[in-house]
Amino acid sequence: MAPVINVDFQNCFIFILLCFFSILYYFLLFKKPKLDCDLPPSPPSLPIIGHLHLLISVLIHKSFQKLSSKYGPFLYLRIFNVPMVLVSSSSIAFEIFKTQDVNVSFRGLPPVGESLLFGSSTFLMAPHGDYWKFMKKLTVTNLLGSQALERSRGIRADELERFYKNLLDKAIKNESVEIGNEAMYLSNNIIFKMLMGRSSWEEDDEAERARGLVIESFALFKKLFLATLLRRPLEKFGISLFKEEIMSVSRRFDELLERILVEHEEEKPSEHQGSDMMDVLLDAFRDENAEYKITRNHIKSFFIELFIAGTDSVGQTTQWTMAEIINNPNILERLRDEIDSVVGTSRLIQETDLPNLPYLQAVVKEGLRFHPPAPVLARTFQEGCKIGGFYVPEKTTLIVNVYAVMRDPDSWEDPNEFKPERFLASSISEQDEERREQTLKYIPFGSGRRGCPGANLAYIFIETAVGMMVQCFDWKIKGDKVNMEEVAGGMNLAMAHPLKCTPVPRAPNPLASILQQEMLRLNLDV
Ligand code: HEM
Repeated sequence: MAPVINVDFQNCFIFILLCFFSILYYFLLFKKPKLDCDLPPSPPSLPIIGHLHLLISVLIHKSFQKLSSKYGPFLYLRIFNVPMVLVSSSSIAFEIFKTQDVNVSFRGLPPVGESLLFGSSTFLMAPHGDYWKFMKKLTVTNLLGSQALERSRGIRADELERFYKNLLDKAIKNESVEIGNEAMYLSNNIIFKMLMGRSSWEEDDEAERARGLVIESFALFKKLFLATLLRRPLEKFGISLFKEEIMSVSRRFDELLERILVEHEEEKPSEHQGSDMMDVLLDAFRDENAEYKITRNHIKSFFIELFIAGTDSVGQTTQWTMAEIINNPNILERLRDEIDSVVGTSRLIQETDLPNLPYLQAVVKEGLRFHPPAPVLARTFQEGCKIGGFYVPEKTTLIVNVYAVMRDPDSWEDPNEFKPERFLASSISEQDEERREQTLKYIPFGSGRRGCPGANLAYIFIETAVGMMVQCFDWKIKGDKVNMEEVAGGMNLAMAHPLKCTPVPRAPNPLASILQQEMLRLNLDV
């Protein structure tokens, strides 16, 4: 009978293996960096494991923040033989992204090359080369650029209304909702429709299955991070960490997406309502003269990463922002006044209202500053260079502590307070403008050419979802305040106690006619 190895034992076994191979590696292969090259300052380290012991914490951004407040905003660290620099100040982040943008436009080797998930066919892990440039152009033109977003506006309006009706249903039945899950469901459905241009998923549950796989991928993320970090030292010994688990999710994604691809290829032109992202990519796949010859795996990997990049991040930000709003009734009141005066009370908020709702924009921006879903960014220096007067050797991993940069007291007034007003034009002084020129202080979407291409879409998702929830409902919670404790979720910074609350239709309800129809549908008294 095959031996049963439980998870703890497995982790312990991996740890012992790691230590063993690191010792070997250290003695046989590891070359110390030259001591005369003025590396950035480094906290005391231990033999072999380097600074690993300083970073063992559930909340990695907090461990990094503790290190930087003790030893400085620019540090040289080593985990086993993997060298890293840790950046925690906006001025150093500015210098790196201004002078070394191309040099740091590579995220590092993928943990398992052949996986569709974070493998070598992904856009996210692709080096800054021909494939990445080709896909970036297609993405901006057909999916995420401002003109493409205008074309897909109808999809988002329909889904926002569906989201509203779902909340209304819960409100009428006096049931509570988990805001993060509901917002993630909304963004997942929208992204699915924007990519596949189809609504038939409602019948055969494909979006739901994609969502299930995305959730499994989040659970894998911590392992993926470790596997990426340790790929270099371990591959010399033929070890690929967590390969089976990663490949299992990859295979199930492959099955689902191959089926959708084939269906899409077989659809008659009359069944298409204009071309969607899948058509665009299939055309590029068939085009013998395309600037870059993409493969089917490129298409599948790209879809997977858009599901992953665009759903949980939006869900988490929406729930953090709603939690701040519920905890600050004065913010709720000001937001509602703004929405009522711009949108009125006879229709639902729409995307086209957003430019006229500066306070809503400021609240969402502050939500992203205060609770960045991706609190830490990782890239790789491909060449050695000088930063802040120090030398950074080639192949050094760059870690930017986004969380610390956006709470850097040198750049932000009252950095540990939730103050949306700081983003209103009227409160930005000339001095702030000048300071902004020399720093890179607001980076929830990263920076430079590898910065997030979905930022505009993300703002639309979160602003319309938060706007609608404030416009149409009051929110009942258990207790007086929402508990704002953090936990490292699968991939993003999550709430330790996910926000669960009950929507109560606002009186007078801005959309009384929809409320009446819903009550009739549910056979309740109007
Ligand atoms: C609140 C929502 C979001 C946040 C906070 C966020 C944040 C980020 C961050 C920090 C990065 C890495 C940037 C860097 O290395 O400088 C990134 C990359 C990326 N994001 Fe987002 N993102 C969000 C939503 C989205 C959405 C909605 C999409 C698309 C549907 C998307 C697609 C991507 C892609 C494709 C990349 C990889 C870009 C590249 O490697 O060139 N993201 N995102």
